[in-house]
Amino acid sequence: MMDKKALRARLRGLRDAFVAEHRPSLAAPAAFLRRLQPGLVIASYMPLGSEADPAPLVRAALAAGCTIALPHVVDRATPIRFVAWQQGAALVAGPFGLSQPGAEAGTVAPDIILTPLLGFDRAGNRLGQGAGHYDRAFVAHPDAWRVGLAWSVQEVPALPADPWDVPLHALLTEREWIALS
Ligand SMILES: Nc1nc2c(c(=O)[nH]1)N(C=O)[C@@H](CNc1ccc(C(=O)N[C@@H](CCC(=O)O)C(=O)O)cc1)CN2
Ligand SMILES: Nc1ncnc2c1ncn2[C@@H]1O[C@H](COP(=O)(O)OP(=O)(O)OP(=O)(O)O)[C@@H](O)[C@H]1O
Repeated sequence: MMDKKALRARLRGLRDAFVAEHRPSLAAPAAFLRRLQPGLVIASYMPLGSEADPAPLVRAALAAGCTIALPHVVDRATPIRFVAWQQGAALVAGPFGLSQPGAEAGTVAPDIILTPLLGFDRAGNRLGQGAGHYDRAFVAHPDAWRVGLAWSVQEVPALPADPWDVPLHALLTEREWIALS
């Protein structure tokens, strides 16, 4: 099995090539729409590079009366926190090329966490950027519904699960909705 660093590099390459060739997009599936209720907090993210864009799910959540939150990132070592975001509100430049709400934004607890990822397997294991930001966020919000968003080419047969890994409840790609547990 490839080590995580080599696997990340390979998956970034596959993701870039797939998006350049196919221009895929996600659509909000019925299983996601059924979960939405007015007042729920949905943590989304601003996509980096060729990451899957959660915008169609954000639009559905706003239409259902949900609140959108975005991660606020300080650095690799500091846990991320989720902050409320009004659609169209100003974003500032953060680390890693991210756009994010300013540090003054208030912290909220998400009910659903839309999670970017580099790789996934069908057991709901996830490979992220390696800073442990989402691993730690999942521990901080154990009751949140953890939904991974990715392109189908990011699937790998099996990811090694580390002791701290918290599996996803569901995965969405441009091809399918994968419900776990
Ligand atoms: N869009 C998005 N937002 C996110 C994440 C993410 O993966 N994607 N995060 C996930 O935890 C958190 C930010 N943490 C991050 C930690 C490390 C790197 C990082 O090492 N980036 C690489 C290049 C990434 C790429 O091209 O895919 C780098 O800077 O070299 C990025 C984000 C919260 N927000
Ligand atoms: N609950 C936690 N508390 C503190 N550190 C954690 C926790 N979970 C993970 N970590 C640390 O974060 C790092 C995560 O590395 P790993 O390669 O598993 O990240 P990943 O799979 O890319 O996921 P992520 O998207 O969360 O970064 C490890 O160094 C690990 O020790």
